[in-house]
Amino acid sequence: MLRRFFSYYRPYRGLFVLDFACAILSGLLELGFPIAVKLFIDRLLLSQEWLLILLASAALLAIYVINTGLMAIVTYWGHMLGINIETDMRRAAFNHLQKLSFSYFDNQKTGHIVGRLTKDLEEIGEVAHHGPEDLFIALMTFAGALLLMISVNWQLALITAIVVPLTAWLTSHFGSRMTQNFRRLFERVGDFNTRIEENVGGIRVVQAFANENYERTLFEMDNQNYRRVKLDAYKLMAASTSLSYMSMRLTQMLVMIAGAYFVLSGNLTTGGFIGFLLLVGVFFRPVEKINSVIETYPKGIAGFRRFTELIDTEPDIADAPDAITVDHLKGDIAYEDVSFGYSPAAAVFEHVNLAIRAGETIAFVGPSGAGKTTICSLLPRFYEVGSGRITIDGVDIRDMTKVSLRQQIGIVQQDVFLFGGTIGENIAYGRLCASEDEIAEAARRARLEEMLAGLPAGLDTVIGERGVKLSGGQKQRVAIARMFLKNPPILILDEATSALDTETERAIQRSLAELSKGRTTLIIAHRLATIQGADRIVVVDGNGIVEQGTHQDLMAKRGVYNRLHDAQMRSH
Ligand SMILES: Nc1ncnc2c1ncn2[C@@H]1O[C@H](COP(=O)(O)OP(=O)(O)OP(=O)(O)O)[C@@H](O)[C@H]1O
Repeated sequence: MLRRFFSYYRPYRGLFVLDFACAILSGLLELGFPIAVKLFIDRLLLSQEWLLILLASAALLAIYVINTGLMAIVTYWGHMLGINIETDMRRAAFNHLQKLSFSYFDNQKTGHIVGRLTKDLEEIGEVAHHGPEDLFIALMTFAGALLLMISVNWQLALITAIVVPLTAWLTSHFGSRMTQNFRRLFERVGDFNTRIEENVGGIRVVQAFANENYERTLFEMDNQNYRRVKLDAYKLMAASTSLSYMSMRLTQMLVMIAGAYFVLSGNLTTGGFIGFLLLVGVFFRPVEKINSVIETYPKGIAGFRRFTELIDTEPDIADAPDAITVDHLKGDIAYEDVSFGYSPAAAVFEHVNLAIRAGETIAFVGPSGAGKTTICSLLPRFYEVGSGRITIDGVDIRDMTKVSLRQQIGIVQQDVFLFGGTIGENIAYGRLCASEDEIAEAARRARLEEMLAGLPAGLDTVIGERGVKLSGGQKQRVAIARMFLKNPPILILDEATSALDTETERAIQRSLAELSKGRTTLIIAHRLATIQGADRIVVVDGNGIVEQGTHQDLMAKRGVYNRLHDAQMRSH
C-alpha cells in the first residue's frame, strides 16, 4: 500500500525534494541550537568578550531567520505537494466513477461516494504533505538529539531514552485502533451525507407528508452515531496524549535531578546542563507530535484505503479490448435468447427472443415490475445480459465501445433529470457542441417555443436544481428537445405516467411521434391507449415475452394484452 501511495508523488518529485530538503535543514538547525547555546554559555559568557558575544548572538539570530524562511517554504510548498496529490487522487476517483456501471450505483449511497471524494481525500492530502516529512524528521530529530545528548552526558542521555520504548508502544497500540476508528468515522460521515442529500433532495415529499419530525429523528440517529464514534476516537487520543505527556514530564524531572547532581559534583558545566535541557525539548518534540500524528495518520490511512477501494472497483461493464466504434447505425435490433437478473439468483426474464427492424416502433406492455424497463436498459449496456446476446445491425453490442453505442441510442425517461443550469444548457446536453441555432431549432421541434416566449430570459432561463422551476410537461419537452439535438437512430421512450393535462399530453405525444420518425423506437408503455398505433406490441410478464403483434392481432387473440386492455378501459 505504501508503494502505491508514493506512486502519487511521482509527478511532483521536484516539489517533494524541495520540501523535504528544507524540512531536513530546518530540523538540523533546530538540533544545532541547543549546542550553540551550550557553547555560548560555557565559552563566550565566561570569557566576557562583548564583541564575540554580540557576534554570536547575531549568528544565532541569522539561524532563526534562515529557519523562519525554511519553515515558510515547508508550509507553502509542502502543502502545495499535498494539495496536488489530493487533486490528482480526486480526479482519478471521479474519472473512475464515470466508468462504473449502474449496478455499482444501485448498491451505493450517494453520501458515501461524496464523502470519499471530499473528506477522505482532504485527509489524504494532509498526510501526503506531512507524512514522509514528519516521519523522517521525527526519526532524524530523535537520533540526532540522542547523539548530541550522549556527547554532552551519556548518563543523562540514557535516562532520557527511557521514553523511547513507551512512545513506540503508544504509536503501535493507538495507531491501528485509531485507523479503524477513523474508518468507522468516515462511514458515519457518509451516512449523514446521504441523509442530508436525501432529505434536501426529497424536501418536497418530506414537507408534503409533514414528516419533518420523523426526518429529524432519523438524522439525529446518524448524528449521534457520528458523535459516538468521534468521541471514541478522542477517548483514545486522550489516553495516548496523557500517557505520553506524563512520561515526558517524569523523564524531564529525572533529568533535572540527575543533571543538578552532575553539575554540583562538577561533572557537567552549567552551559552543558542548559544545553542538555534544550536538547531534551528537541528530543521530545517528535514525541509530542505523536498526538497530532496519531490523529492525522490513521485518518489518512483510512481515507486512502477507502480511495483505493473505489479505484479498484472494476467496472463490471467495460469495453472489450478490440471493441469497435460504431457510427450511423441503421437500427436493426435483435435479442437472441437473452436472460437477465439483477442478481444471479433471481431472473427478471429468461430466453427472450425479439427481432426489431430498423425504423420500427415497438411498445413493451405488461404488468408493473414485469421487466419492460429492464429489457430496454440492456440495449445501451446499462446492465450486461446474463446469457444470450443482443445485436444491432448484426453486431453484438459487447463488441462495440460503450460510448459509441450510447451515442446511437437516445432515452427519454419518465423521470426527466435536468441539471441545474439554463434551459439552453440542458438541451445542449444532447450534443455539447451544438450551435445556438441548433439548440433553438431543437426547442422548436419539441414545441417549447410557446413556453420560451413567455420567459424573459428565454433559453437562458435558469431552471433550478433538477429543473424544479419547470412543470412536468415542460421538463419532458426539454428532454425531447435534447433528443432532437442528439439525433440518434435508436430511441427508448419511457412513457410518462404522470397525469399531464390532455392538451399537454397530446402536444407531447405529437413531439414524440415526430421524434421517433425514421428511428427504431422502443416504447416502455404504461397506458395502452397511447401505443395502439405502434408497429408491434410486445407483452412482457414476469418471465419474458408472452405475446407480440399489432394491437388488432393481440385484441383478437384474447390473451394477456386483451385482459390488460380491458382492465385499463374499465378504470378510465
Ligand atoms: N436496479 C435494480 N436492481 C435490482 N432489481 C431491480 C432494479 N430495477 C428493477 N428491478 C426489479 O426488476 C424487476 C423488473 O423491473 P422493471 O423496472 O424492468 O419493470 P417494469 O415492467 O418496467 O415496471 P414498471 O411498469 O412498474 O415500470 C422488478 O421486480 C424490479 O423490482
